[in-house]
Amino acid sequence: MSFISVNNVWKEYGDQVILEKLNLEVDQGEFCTLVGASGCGKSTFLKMLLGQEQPSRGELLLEGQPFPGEPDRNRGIVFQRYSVFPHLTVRQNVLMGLELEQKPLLGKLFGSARRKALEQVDAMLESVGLTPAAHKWPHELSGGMQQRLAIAQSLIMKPRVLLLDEPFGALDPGIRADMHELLLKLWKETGTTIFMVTHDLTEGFYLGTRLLVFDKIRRDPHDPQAYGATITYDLPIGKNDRATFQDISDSVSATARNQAA
Ligand SMILES: Nc1ncnc2c1ncn2[C@@H]1O[C@H](COP(=O)(O)OP(=O)(O)OP(=O)(O)O)[C@@H](O)[C@H]1O
Repeated sequence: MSFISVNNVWKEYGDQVILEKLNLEVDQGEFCTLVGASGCGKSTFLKMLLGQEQPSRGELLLEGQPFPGEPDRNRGIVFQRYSVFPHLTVRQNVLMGLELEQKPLLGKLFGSARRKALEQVDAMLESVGLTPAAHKWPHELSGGMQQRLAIAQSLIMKPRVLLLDEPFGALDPGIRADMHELLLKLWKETGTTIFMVTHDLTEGFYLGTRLLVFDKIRRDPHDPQAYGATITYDLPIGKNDRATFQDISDSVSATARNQAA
């Protein structure tokens, strides 16, 4: 049995078909990158994995059981723009998730429970390289540091599935390269299953274990909303040749041009 099964999943909003006929089997610990033209439904797919959206048809299974219909600690998400709490320090931001989980009403831990939680938080901050910034406020951090914090906030909850929606889209190329290294290190340490959306085809092609391309194969020029995107390529990463890269790049660009027209 696969860790995650996507069985003939469709997503429609009203008359608009966003995604159609998605089929996918993902093993625990895989790192899937998702690429595709803007508006192809990549974020919608992540939202379905998160439990924020439900498929219109088909089923999503986690270890053979339907995915919980609401976000829970099985799944963590990091967005492109910083999703940290501005009124909490770096350390408090990471502690928050543990406090809310253990004391949902009070949102505060005391005594030995707090000490234990803070040990975990400090280890996590060390792991993402934020120990020197532990007592800073989010506005005092660079973009890359804020994304490190967002990743730490998610990982402290030990999610079995980590969803990343263009997490490095707003960062400079040099900082991105550092973040790639960090993410690969954390992925290897935690063994979490990752789905990461990126607009950067090169990033998608070289990071992780598997590349999923979302694209529209069917088009009705009179009714652009009639068909949705599906997974057109599902490739192991690291074994791809230049011609395949070019094919994907051409087809994604053509869809982007069509959608803009
Ligand atoms: N809640 C919603 N109600 C109606 N339509 C929606 C909703 N959420 C998304 N859509 C539509 O679904 C389509 C896919 O959006 P989505 O954000 O998933 O695409 P994407 O591939 O992630 O795009 P991008 O790369 O630009 O982030 C878009 O046309 C969007 O307008």
